[in-house]
Amino acid sequence: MDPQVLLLVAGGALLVLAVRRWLAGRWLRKVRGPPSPGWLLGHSKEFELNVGDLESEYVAKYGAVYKKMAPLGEHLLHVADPKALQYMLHKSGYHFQKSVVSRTVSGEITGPGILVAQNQDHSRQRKIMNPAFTAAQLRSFLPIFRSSAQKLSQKWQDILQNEPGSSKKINVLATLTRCTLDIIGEVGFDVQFGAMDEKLNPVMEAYKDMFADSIAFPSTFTVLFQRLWYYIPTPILKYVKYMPGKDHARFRRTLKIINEYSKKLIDEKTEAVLAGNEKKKDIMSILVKANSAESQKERLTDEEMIAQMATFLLAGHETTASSMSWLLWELSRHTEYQSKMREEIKAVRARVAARGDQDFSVSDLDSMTYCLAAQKEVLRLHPIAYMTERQAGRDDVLPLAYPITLSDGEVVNELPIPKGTTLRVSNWAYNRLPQIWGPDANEFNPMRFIEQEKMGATYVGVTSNLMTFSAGLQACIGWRFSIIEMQALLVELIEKFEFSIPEDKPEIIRFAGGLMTPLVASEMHLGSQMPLQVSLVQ
Ligand code: HEM
Repeated sequence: MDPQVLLLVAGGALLVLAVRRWLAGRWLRKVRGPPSPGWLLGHSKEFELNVGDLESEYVAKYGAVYKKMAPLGEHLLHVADPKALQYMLHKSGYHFQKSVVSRTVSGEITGPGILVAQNQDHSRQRKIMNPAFTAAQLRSFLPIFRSSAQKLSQKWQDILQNEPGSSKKINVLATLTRCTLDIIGEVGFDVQFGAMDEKLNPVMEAYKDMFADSIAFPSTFTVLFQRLWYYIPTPILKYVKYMPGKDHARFRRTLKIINEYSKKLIDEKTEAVLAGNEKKKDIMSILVKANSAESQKERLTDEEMIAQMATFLLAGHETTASSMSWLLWELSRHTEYQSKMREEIKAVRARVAARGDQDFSVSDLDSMTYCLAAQKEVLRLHPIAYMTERQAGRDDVLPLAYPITLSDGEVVNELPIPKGTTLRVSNWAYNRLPQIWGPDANEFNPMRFIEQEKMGATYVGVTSNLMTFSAGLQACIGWRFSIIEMQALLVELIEKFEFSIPEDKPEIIRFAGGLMTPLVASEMHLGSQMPLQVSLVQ
């Protein structure tokens, strides 16, 4: 073909593409949001001391769907609207995938596991993992949850020298993190990590403050470089993990330790299953068994199996420990509610003793209305995974429960978005929407879960209409695990101890370090902590 004609055809095609892209994005351009500080970095360097402060301000000003700017002039849609979330996460199947950045970073931390998988690959992995997370299976772990909780409470009783009325300031997050690591070790892999016994533990050392060390405060280079990931084909993006830089080095080091540890364990379990003598009921053993029953085509590869183990370690302990520490903090600020819970536990304890049992069953825990309500309320107010990212896989239209006003004054109850749009699922903002939770949405009020039967017309989330564990096909697989684990811990701790705010009233901030972790404002350099005054119950 004549080179001039070729040039003309190519130019025409590019023009058509540009016009199509411009037309597809015309609605998005009209969505309101805070003014961008600049084209190069957008809002990526916007700083908030406390997670959610700006998010709440923007949602109040612009609505449950608003826009921020990503680097290089790209739009970022923040979504807290229930109908839009239900559509994105439930109804549209896999059309809204985890974003390129979240999958690439998860891949660096865990390998090619469920946090990274997409489409059929994700559904294949999830199907094999599901048998380990059924309600019956997780309820059977209660005795392990309880004995770990009792071990934790013994540690604190020792610190308080078993003297009724004695009281000390304790960083509750530190012991809770060790406790939940021991739990995931035993329940997840049938391994005793001994973290509560202060044993040197390679797994604990590998994960310690990993997010705060690597993800918090990204450099300008990282921010810009990550934006370019959206234009790099996936097979090339895999090599990002070999880049220099403190975050990549930290991820490589962590994954190497976890992989070596996991491989040995999985090999032992696989051998036992193949020999037909695997009776263990830990999550990994169930997973190995479920995997060996699958066809060769569907089966998880060795690399994927190892990645699931890294995923459970990563997702399965700090999450619950942080949530528990927020729970004890709120109860320290609301001691009258804490007393109500103690009374409730006492009454159920009497019932358990009367029937001749040693400890609470799952139904006993489920009958503790005040305790359950406090747990739900804290999961609502303090969703430690406060934001997740998705990317539109096709041109789409988001339905809205709460209409928004565009920059030209038009009010719309649906929003067309072009393929490739990055959307931020705002678990934080959804959990605090006054339209759903009422005018006291920002207050700690567990009674809302007792007095109100149903909140909001459109239900999202996996439990109690909360977005804390996300929703739909890629929602947290471990939500029930966490809920039972927290119940077991909470009941033990409230039965034995009273919690209050220490006399020096440390200012606790919600730090955005991958997860929302508590930090003391005057001691940020010490990393995550939650100091509370702990006393033995009189
Ligand atoms: C309070 C505790 C927890 C919270 C708040 C939490 C929250 C979440 C959230 C929001 C997601 C969705 C992430 C996304 O969409 O990008 C998620 C996914 C996941 N969580 Fe949790 N999680 C918790 C505990 C656990 C536990 C205990 C386990 C395992 C034992 C676990 C395993 C997972 C896994 C495997 C996924 C990926 C699911 C998939 O992609 O299909 N989580 N979690």
